[in-house]
Amino acid sequence: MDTTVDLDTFSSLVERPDEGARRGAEERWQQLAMPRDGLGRLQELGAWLASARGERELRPLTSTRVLLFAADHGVAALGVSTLEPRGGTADRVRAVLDGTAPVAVLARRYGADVRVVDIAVDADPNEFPEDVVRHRVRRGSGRIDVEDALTADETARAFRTGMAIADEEADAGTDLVLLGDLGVGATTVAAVLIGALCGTDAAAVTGRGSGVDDRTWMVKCATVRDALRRARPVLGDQLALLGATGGADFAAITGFLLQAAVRKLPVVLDGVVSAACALVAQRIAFRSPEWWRAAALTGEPAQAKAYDRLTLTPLHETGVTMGEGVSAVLALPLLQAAGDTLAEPAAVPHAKPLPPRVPAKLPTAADLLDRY
Ligand SMILES: Cc1cc2ncn([C@H]3O[C@H](COP(=O)(O)O)[C@@H](O)[C@H]3O)c2cc1C
Ligand SMILES: O=C(O)c1cccnc1
Repeated sequence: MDTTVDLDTFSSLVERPDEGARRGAEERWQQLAMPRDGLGRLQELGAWLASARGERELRPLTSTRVLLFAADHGVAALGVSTLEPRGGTADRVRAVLDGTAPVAVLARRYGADVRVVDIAVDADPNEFPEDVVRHRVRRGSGRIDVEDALTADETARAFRTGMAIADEEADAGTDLVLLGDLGVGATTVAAVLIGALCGTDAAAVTGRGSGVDDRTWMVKCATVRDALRRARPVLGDQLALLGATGGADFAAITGFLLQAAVRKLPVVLDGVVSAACALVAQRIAFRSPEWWRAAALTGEPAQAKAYDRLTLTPLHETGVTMGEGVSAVLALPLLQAAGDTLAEPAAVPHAKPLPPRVPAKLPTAADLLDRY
């Protein structure tokens, strides 16, 4: 496999979603029998879906994929997670594969298929089915506070694997991807990448992850601080950054996001990990965020900073903090609702044009007192 990656081509290869289709969707919303902008955020979502899929007549979503990249992280050995570094990620993968993890339950409920890609889980490869482990580039990653996560070759391989998976999904006719991750220690790594790209200090990006206590948060913060120092010299080279202070899942997700944008495949981002990768991908191709929507905030301060930079507004506020694709799957009924209402042919036009929206004049205390 050729392991070179030319990042420069992405900025010209990633086009904007179809503006004509977006305008068509907006006109169609105006024809529905409802108050102006009556369907709120669904209207923006429907217009986004129409423009991403380039469809003036939006077809309902029929082939949605939950895509979870799984990897272990060297920093987990420092105790920065509440999950066991040994076997924790493998356990999560098993729970998704056997259908008991919340993301699997919800995916069944909403009719989405789940695909797990083991890109660097630290477990015996014979433990998982061939289609799950076949993309693995290594077991785990280096401790990013003191060493590189990956070699340059591993980084490029992981990145290209992510790109190949985007091609596989696009070729299979997937119409929407809900993108999540499984990985003990992953919120520490995500904090480093976002902190490095936003120029913030460790305390401003370090969160509670899987629920760490104050003492562990301090250890996590020191780890992020040390890794931020290691990120600084490679800030201008996104692949080098992913190799020095990222991991195979981060490299693969970044490659996936960029190639998905090239293939015009819309993606819903889940937690702080996909947010970190989205921020790296934006550096590579500035138009790429137009192909994504953010599901929700998971409570990680780094994620909120990343969405600020990406000008992405989360779709729902459910207090879900667990990552693992759960927030992204919870956004699916909203997207289905937007698609279905927009695709519905029985739009009843208004008998007369809607009056322009004028801000309501609210009564002052004097108005009210005059009345009595
Ligand atoms: C029981 C349990 C199930 C989980 N499933 C996902 N995560 C979440 O925790 C991990 C990231 O947090 P950290 O960086 O602190 O390790 C990821 O696997 C994420 O999906 C879980 C966390 C717990 C406790
Ligand atoms: O944002 C996430 O993905 C996240 C946050 C907390 C715990 N696990 C994952």
